[in-house]
Amino acid sequence: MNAQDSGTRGTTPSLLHTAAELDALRRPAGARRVVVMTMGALHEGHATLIRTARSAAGPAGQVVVTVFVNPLQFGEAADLDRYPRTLHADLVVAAAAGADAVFAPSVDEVYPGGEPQVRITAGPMGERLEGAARPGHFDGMLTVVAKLLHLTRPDEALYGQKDAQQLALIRRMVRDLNFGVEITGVATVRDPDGLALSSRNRFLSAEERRTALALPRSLFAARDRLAAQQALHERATATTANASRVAGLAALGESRAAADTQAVTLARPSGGPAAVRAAARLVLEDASKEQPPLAVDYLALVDPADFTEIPDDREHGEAILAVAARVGATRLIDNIPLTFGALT
Ligand SMILES: Nc1ncnc2c1ncn2[C@@H]1O[C@H](COP(=O)(O)OP(=O)(O)OP(=O)(O)O)[C@@H](O)[C@H]1O
Ligand SMILES: CC(C)(CO)[C@@H](O)C(=O)[O-]
Ligand code: BAL
Repeated sequence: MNAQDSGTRGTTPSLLHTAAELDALRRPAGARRVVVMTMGALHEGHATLIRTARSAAGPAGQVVVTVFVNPLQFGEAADLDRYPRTLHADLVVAAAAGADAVFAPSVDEVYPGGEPQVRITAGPMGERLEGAARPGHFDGMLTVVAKLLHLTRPDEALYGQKDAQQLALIRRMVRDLNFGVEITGVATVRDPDGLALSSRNRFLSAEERRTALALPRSLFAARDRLAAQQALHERATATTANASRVAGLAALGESRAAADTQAVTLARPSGGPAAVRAAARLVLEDASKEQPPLAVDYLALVDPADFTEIPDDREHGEAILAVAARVGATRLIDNIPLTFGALT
């Protein structure tokens, strides 16, 4: 297929392997170019990103999907070796989702001089959570994202919230180093049973998958706990002059009703970070006793801006509850965004 053929939607996207082919990809005048970066083995999560890119680019715009398994961001050689490579099937998914071109370079094409000596450093945010579990991962990830942004030169690039720390670091790099590209996050796509779609899910046996469902269940339990406590507080604040009702009921000798009303009035303004973490931890602890067991790497409630832990007395603002765990030989991550004090 020829690089010049691009832009004809509904047909197979142009398959480009070299930087030169990418340079030759015609960009219609004024057309918005939107990029989705992947490591291949495309699933419905990737397809959602590509469809979102398609609508962001508009009918006259151009959607470029990159497929590259970046050795720089893998710690364990075994993880890199067994990472699925399915380019033929990926082209079918990319075409159906509306991609105009797929850039699938070789390792030598991306790193012609061997491993790059000059790299992007992720900084303190890159050392927390996933960064602590996978040393060097985020430096390698940001280095290839920087290269792919330079190679593809998009107006906008889309990344999944499933990899929330990755997304936050890319936003930070683009801001700190003036990349001049718009970064958009796309909500996590889940299977009907709740498991976040991931290329690594294919390694799970049926029993391992059953155990792995504790990841989304723990996040949903935390979300429900927060919602329940916030609803309780909402009831307290929505009831006008609750305090005077307490006094009125007490004066009438209705001590039980007065006490109930007071309990609602004194409810904490939110679930509180400790209660939210505890609700998730309970589910994970149960799963660690399952067969096969879940081995939890971390559960953390963090500030989306820098991935530092949310203090227990924080009652307002955005947070991300993130979890990582192994089942058998497969390591999975998941997270959910939470808003504290949303109803107050
Ligand atoms: N379930 C999902 N929902 C939304 N976006 C996703 C989902 N899975 C992956 N993505 C996004 O797709 C892009 C490419 O991710 P990648 O190719 O690493 O897929 P992956 O399924 O996350 O693979 P793995 O987790 O096995 O590394 C990233 O921006 C990632 O956040
Ligand atoms: C952003 C990315 C394509 C860089 O290799 C990768 O980390 C991924 O697929 O999430
Ligand atoms: N989806 C994030 C890329 C990685 O796991 O290396």
